[in-house]
Amino acid sequence: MTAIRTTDLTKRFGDVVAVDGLDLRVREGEVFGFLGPNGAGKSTTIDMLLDYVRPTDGTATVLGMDVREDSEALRERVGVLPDGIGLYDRLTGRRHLEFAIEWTDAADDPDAILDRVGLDDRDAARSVGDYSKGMQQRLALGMALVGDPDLLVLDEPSSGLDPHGIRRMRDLVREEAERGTTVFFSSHILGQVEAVCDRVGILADGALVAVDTVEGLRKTVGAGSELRLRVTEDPGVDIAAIDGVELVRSADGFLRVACSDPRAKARVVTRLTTAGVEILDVDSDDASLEDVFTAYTTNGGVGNTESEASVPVEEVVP
Ligand SMILES: Nc1ncnc2c1ncn2[C@@H]1O[C@H](COP(=O)(O)OP(=O)(O)OP(=O)(O)O)[C@@H](O)[C@H]1O
Repeated sequence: MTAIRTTDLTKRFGDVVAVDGLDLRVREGEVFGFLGPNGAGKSTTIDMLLDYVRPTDGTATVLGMDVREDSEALRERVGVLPDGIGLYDRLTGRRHLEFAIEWTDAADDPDAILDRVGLDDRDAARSVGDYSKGMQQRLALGMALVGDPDLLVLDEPSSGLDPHGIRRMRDLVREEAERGTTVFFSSHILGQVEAVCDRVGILADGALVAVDTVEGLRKTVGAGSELRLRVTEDPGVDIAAIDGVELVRSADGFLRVACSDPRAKARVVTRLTTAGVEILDVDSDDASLEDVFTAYTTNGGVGNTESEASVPVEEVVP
């Protein structure tokens, strides 16, 4: 089953087209990163998926149910970490969780959830008004986990988190995915998306301009990797003939091997080692997701106006 499916989903606010005919497919059980520059329409899309905002046109289903007709049933199966959650300053963290458990009619142990998000007993007993932003975010994430949801929707989940919190959030997302939860994850922090997401969708001006794995996106924009090797002598191996290698040059005492496919790096090292070449030093760089993101969201995107056609959404999603 497809966990999230939108068809021609559109939202206009007056003259502003926030979401423009969006056709999105998120597979059950995957961690899907939803990226886009400020104002691209990410939050509006999420709001429509959760039936907080009504679309101007188009339809959306979540876990096979229509988001408008089945919104009550969906609330029990979808855990949400909204952007900027409203918490009650005077209530303790534990009380928030207890309320969330009661509302969801779930049987969760609040202590187990507090532990998962890294809040201890003392934190749990304090009023949320005294929490730091990161602690509030941890609590909100805990509330989203209540009731073992089938779909987790996380809008900018790392907002306010310190590096420990970010790591814990990442681990939680992976743990949830391992037990079959679909995770739909919007973020500006591209390194995190790269670390945790199976696939990424990039939104620009309300439309999806790319959907693929990070590796696949790298290939599409032609942003490859460079492998740098220090060897004792001329290797006497035709490195340029190795599959995925684009260019080999010698500079600063290093062999610099440009690869269109990052997997070619391992092939080069194996080939040299097998040929008995001694490698003294090795170093490499991959194009970052930032490079890929920039390529898709500036100057009309990859392939300019053809960018949408260059990554056919239907083709990559069964
Ligand atoms: N309630 C609203 N009324 C009018 N315009 C709105 C409203 N909500 C969103 N918009 C507009 O719709 C567009 C998309 O906004 P949205 O918040 O969905 O983007 P976003 O991708 O989530 O941005 P960010 O990353 O900055 O949070 C923007 O131009 C925004 O100004």
